[in-house]
Amino acid sequence: MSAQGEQSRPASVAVIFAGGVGSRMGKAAVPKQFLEIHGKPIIVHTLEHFQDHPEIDAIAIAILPEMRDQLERLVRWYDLSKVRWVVDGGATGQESRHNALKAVSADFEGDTIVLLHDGVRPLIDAELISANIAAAREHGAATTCTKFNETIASSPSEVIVDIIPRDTIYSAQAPQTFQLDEVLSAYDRAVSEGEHDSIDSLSLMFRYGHEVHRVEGPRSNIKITTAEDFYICRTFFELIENRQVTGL
Ligand SMILES: C[C@](O)(CO)[C@H](O)COP(=O)(O)O
Repeated sequence: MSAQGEQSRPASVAVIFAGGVGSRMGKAAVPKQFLEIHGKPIIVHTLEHFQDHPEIDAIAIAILPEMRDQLERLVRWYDLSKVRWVVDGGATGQESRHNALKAVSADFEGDTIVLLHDGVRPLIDAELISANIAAAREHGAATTCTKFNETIASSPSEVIVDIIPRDTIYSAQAPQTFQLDEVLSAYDRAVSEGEHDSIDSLSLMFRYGHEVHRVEGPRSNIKITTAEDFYICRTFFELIENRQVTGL
């Protein structure tokens, strides 16, 4: 399929990585992306935000091979019709994202905008997706960032060696949004240089000299990494449902 098809704008594709086993979560019956919050698996909450966004044309998911059947059942059950590729995750996050990008590039053109997002960040919203697409269209490369509200200390060993001015420091989150040909070539290059376990797409794009623009996102766009994150996220869902908080 052509990136443009009948549209005048480049396509936008979400790449959702859900290939991890969730080892930092502690004991859970299923990988964390399949745990339920508010009656639905976390991965479904995440996917629905992209499914419902008018500017997203297709979705690719990298998944643990042993969870593929279950994911495909969920995709059918929740009618996630934009899901076009379900690819096997690799041994690392880098390999999982690379596999998904290769699948997208077989069907979409190089100027396609890809939004790389963690399956376990279910509190993403439409505004943040739109802001990422707009920033990537304007600048070529963008990443969601959020500010710190606490003192940031550098402490490579037991003692604190520096206090970093927090006004200049951001936590890089997701989506991380790039042009398909540029981000795929960063992943290809990393492999050719022997790198297989880079932390994320931003790190690779930065390393290879791309100017990445910041999209400021809400602190609520948390990644469910630990059991504590799961409970915090569940509380956010309850507050949103009960309309006790707005503007998250
Ligand atoms: C991509 C990411 O969410 C940016 O903050 C983060 O790097 C993912 O880390 P993980 O170790 O794969 O959970």
